[in-house]
Amino acid sequence: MREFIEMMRRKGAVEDIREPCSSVFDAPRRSKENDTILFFHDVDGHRAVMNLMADRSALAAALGVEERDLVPHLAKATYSGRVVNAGPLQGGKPADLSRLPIMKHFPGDAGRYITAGIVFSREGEIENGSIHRMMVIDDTRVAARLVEGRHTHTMLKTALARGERLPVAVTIGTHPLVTFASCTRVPVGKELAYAAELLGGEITVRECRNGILVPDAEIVLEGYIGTERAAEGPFVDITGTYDPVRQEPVIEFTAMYLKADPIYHGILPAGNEHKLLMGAPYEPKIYRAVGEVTTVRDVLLTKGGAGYLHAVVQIRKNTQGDAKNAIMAAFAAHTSLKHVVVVDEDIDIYDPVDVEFAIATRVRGDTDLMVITGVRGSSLDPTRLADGTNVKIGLDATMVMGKEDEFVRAGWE
Ligand SMILES: C=C(C)CCOP(=O)(O)O
Ligand SMILES: [Mn+2]
Repeated sequence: MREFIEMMRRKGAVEDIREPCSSVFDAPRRSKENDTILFFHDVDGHRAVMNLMADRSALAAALGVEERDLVPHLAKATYSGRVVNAGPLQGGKPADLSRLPIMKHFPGDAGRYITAGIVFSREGEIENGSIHRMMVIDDTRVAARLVEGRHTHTMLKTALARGERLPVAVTIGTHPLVTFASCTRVPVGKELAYAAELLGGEITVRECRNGILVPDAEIVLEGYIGTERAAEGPFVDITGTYDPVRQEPVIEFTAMYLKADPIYHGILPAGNEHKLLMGAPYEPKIYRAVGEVTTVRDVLLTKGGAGYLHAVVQIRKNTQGDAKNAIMAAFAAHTSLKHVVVVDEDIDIYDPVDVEFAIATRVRGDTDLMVITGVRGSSLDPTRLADGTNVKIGLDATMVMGKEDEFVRAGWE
């Protein structure tokens, strides 16, 4: 992470905050003000960073591509980077979460939450790395929100069915592309290989005493998930609303590894870094799926849609009706997507006003809407039913083929 911060500092993209800040509301509130990387020199006496990758320009800088080329570039991924095991992780100490400036973000949150923690785990030959919010219970335990059916949850169930605990290692303060890779739905076990590919082809990992492999990080917390459960939440998550209390698995940390003067990474829930990390990984996935049914040009998960629930898909239609297939492909690729709008190439998908122009002048409610009821939606959507189902809507906001002259905007070019 430090090399990325220095690269962005050379670009003038880092703001140093030297005055003391509290980890309770103060630092989180500062990060809401803009998308600049905030390097705090004193959060409860510790160094911390927020907004590490809060907008697409930072992601583009990390990848070394133009911002507009992000999605086609990421869509070419083959998850084939090399993962090199450099041996045991050195310097383990007893776990003590009170030594970290773990933040409390909003008044109604149940407590302090680790929000940039990647949970690495292994069950048999299968390894996984995914970000999970973790509520601090005491100096060695957290309650982790493990969404049912996702990789970590499935691996825990398998381990417990064998009467074993799931060994895990949580990293805080990794290179932002490692965090991005861990937020991406990749083939099982491919998160580190994907991170390696994004980083240029190779990533070095080290082994914790419990056997879990972790990438370079400011902080590593090693431990186990057993049968213990605890009430987790309320917590403000991606929609900016309070996600309710659930019984979630408890991670008991048994060791902690810190870099010298470690830099704690905090992600503001529902902030722009959270939206980018939750949503942008789905854009190449949707791009590839839509590319199977028509000519896809670009995909954006919009900030207005919490970076997660709304997508705008830009296509070049080959036949009338392609947009409906693009809608179905988008919903299949991102199963938490709620509303998707499909537009033509003359619409700037990064400009909400342009997208609204397409909806206003190219959508007929009787033929261009696709309404899907009783479908599994995001557990984070306040409108979901108790059984997790919701209603999804696709809008075909493309021009009628053969009648484009009735829809194109007048201009002088
Ligand atoms: C951040 C969290 C809890 C993931 C939400 O996953 P989803 O319910 O599948 O949309
Ligand atoms: Mn996974």
